[in-house]
Amino acid sequence: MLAIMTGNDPVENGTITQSELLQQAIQRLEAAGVPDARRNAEWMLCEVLGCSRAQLYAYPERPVDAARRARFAELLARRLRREPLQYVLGYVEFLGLRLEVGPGVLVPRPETEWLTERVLQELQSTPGPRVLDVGTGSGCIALAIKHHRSDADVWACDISPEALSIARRNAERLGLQVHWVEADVLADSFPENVPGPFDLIVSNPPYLALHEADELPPEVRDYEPPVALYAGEDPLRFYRALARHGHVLLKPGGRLACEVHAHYGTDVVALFEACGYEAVRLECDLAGNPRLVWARRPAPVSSS
Ligand SMILES: C[S@@+](CC[C@H](N)C(=O)[O-])C[C@H]1O[C@@H](n2cnc3c(N)ncnc32)[C@H](O)[C@@H]1O
Repeated sequence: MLAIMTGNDPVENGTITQSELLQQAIQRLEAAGVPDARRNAEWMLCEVLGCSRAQLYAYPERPVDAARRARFAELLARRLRREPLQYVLGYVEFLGLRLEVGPGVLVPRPETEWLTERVLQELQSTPGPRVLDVGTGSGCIALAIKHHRSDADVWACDISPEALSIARRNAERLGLQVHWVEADVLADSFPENVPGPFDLIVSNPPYLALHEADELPPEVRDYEPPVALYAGEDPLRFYRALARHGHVLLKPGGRLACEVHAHYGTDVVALFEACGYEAVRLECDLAGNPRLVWARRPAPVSSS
């Protein structure tokens, strides 16, 4: 900010161009150790100028007016404090949907986009599927399913009222109908206003151990809600709860699809098998990391 606000700076004199502003921002982000400085600077400048990345580079000499410079300086200052880029912009792209995100909600990750695509593929053969998303956060999974499968009856729950308000706003803006419920998945029973049976329960639950906090980047550790990140001392806690509720809420033959920490994939598989689920398998994401565990609630054995 100092360079931008002092004496002979071209920014203050109103002569700065798009290209100069971009270069200054990249240098400051790099100096502050922000990863992927160029991409971050481009996103923020495009947001402020209301232009595409191509336009940013197509008109490098275009001057930037004082109001836009001030707005850009605000965004840059937040990013320099290591606030997540998506909070600074106020949105994230998720499977073709633009979703509001901000403090109080996890920033949806690319691996969750992949998980949602896999769920959509698996639902292709189920007409009018009934789906429950547990720990919905911004509503990303539930909304993407509803967007791509308008015939689906989608329910989503979260313990966090802040997350649910953001999810509801996303649904309203996108014109997508999802049933939102405040619920604690760790409670003994699920709220009665979540009517089963479901064809599929999907969840990206909190799965970090508390001791992992020190290894997290500041964007995650200092800004994203702890309730969305940490499972507590038992990293399998949420999977135990999902296995228990699945027996009540899933149709016989209905499936669980859970995102997992790459370190605990095989433990989650063993847990679901021990809880009586069938066809339990671990899938790797596009980067080759174990990420998704599938499990099927057994159909009752016929007595004839
Ligand atoms: C890892 S985040 C996933 C958010 C979103 N589904 C996504 O993939 O971006 C986990 C979510 O679970 C919610 N959560 C945490 N504890 C919960 C509980 N006991 N019951 C229900 N939801 C819970 C958090 O508020 C958070 O939104």
